[in-house]
Amino acid sequence: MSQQRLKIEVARAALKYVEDGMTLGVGTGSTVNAFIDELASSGVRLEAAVSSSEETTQRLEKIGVRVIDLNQTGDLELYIDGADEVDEHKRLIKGGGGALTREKIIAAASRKFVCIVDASKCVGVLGEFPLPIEVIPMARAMVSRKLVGMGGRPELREGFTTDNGNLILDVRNLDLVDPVRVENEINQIPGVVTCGLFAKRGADVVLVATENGIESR
Ligand SMILES: O=C(CO)[C@H](O)[C@H](O)COP(=O)(O)O
Repeated sequence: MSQQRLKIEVARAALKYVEDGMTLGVGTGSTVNAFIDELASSGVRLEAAVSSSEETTQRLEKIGVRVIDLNQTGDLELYIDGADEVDEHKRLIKGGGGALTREKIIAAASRKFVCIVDASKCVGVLGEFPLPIEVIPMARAMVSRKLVGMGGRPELREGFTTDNGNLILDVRNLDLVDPVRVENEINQIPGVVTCGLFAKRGADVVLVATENGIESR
């Protein structure tokens, strides 16, 4: 099965968590785009959505979903998003699409986070995928030095600015055997807006599309 087909299958599986009248948190990326396409043809009528990126907002509005600001609503019942890596404890690396800050905010505001991935995203230990970190521009060099001090190899994502006007450092070579500790440590560096580790607040449910069907973790 093609990777795109797997994304469509897992996107469809996520629909069973979505109910009429919900205000839904919606992430960013190609798997989420497949989810939005499936939502469009599902007949489900959302009350509204809270979106994690400009791209997702445009796609949601195109299918007739009203997108509201998180400040206009209380906690969300459900958040649907993809990930770049998932471990067996449902801890994640996110931010490949650069939307990690809004994604982390919406995850924190949601009672249930359903993460949708294909099997290629599942790993034993996080860290094969370079860890995205959103950084305030004036702190770029200083944060990079601190990350080097932690054993990392940061690289500026060239030509990319986040929806919040910041930069992304993609960091290789960090030891992520204890991702909660590393998430805490990186969050302490002044100038770091968000670290792409979703370890303290990982997913509640991970739906994995495999060649043999959907696995729920
Ligand atoms: O964190 C993300 C965006 O910031 C995405 O969830 C992640 O990059 C996965 O994207 P895709 O579904 O395209 O593989």
